[in-house]
Amino acid sequence: MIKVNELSFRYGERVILDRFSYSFEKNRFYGIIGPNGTGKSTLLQLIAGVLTPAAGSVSFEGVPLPRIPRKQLAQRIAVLQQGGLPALGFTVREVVAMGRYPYQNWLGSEKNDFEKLIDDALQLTGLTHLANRTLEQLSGGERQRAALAKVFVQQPDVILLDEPTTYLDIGYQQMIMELVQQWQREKKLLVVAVLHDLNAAALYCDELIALDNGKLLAAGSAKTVLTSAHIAELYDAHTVIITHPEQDVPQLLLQPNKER
Ligand SMILES: Nc1ncnc2c1ncn2[C@@H]1O[C@H](COP(=O)(O)OP(=O)(O)OP(=O)(O)O)[C@@H](O)[C@H]1O
Repeated sequence: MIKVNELSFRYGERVILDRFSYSFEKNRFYGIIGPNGTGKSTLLQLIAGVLTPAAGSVSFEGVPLPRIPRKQLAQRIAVLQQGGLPALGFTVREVVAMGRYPYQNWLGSEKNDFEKLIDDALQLTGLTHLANRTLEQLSGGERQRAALAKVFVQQPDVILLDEPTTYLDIGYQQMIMELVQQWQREKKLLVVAVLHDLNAAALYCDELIALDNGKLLAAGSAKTVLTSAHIAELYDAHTVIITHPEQDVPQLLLQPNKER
């Protein structure tokens, strides 16, 4: 569905992504993992067409991104960025309704009534009782859920998520990952999420992609990617990897390093 071919990107002289290639298929949930500053968000922004590559290309259903009109792209691809919500002052309902912008004409109206869609998204993300509160009256986790509700009402075919569980306690982390997975499967979407929580990535993603200094280190199932050797190479972290007792996926435990 989305093909990334020999993609390179630089900030000034600094190479951030180096000839990265990958094929992202419909009806699959991908997790991008890797250490801080390794180019994960940059890759997501290149896939969204927000950044322009120095070399290489991204195509969506066989069409290069620059040839797809912006509005059309916005109807098909939704992005949840870190701190991507509008300035404070808007209510939760108004923010969620902004997910419909790509479908509206210049008067700000659209043919179909989308109020029910907003109600459903608010309910799904547990925000119905907060619908009329403004953003500054919300906690970080509630704001994050509002951002996700906005993505849902956009009804995209592709969802790109940049660290969707930041600010969330484990209950809401689990809720968001399960909501995204459920939504992805029901609508047969392509989801690509940058994730720092490797255990959640192993549990909820169909495929993991490990980025190291802008290059592909490993990709495939969680069992293939989350090995002690890869974790040490990526993060310089000491871990013990066990198998989840019920899910047959790897789970990481930190191993205190007595030599440090
Ligand atoms: N606008 C910018 N100008 C210059 N350098 C930038 C800019 N944005 C990001 N960078 C640098 O590019 C590198 C890759 O950034 P990116 O945000 O893609 O990393 P990341 O893997 O998502 O990191 P993290 O896990 O910390 O969110 C970082 O070293 C960052 O400092």
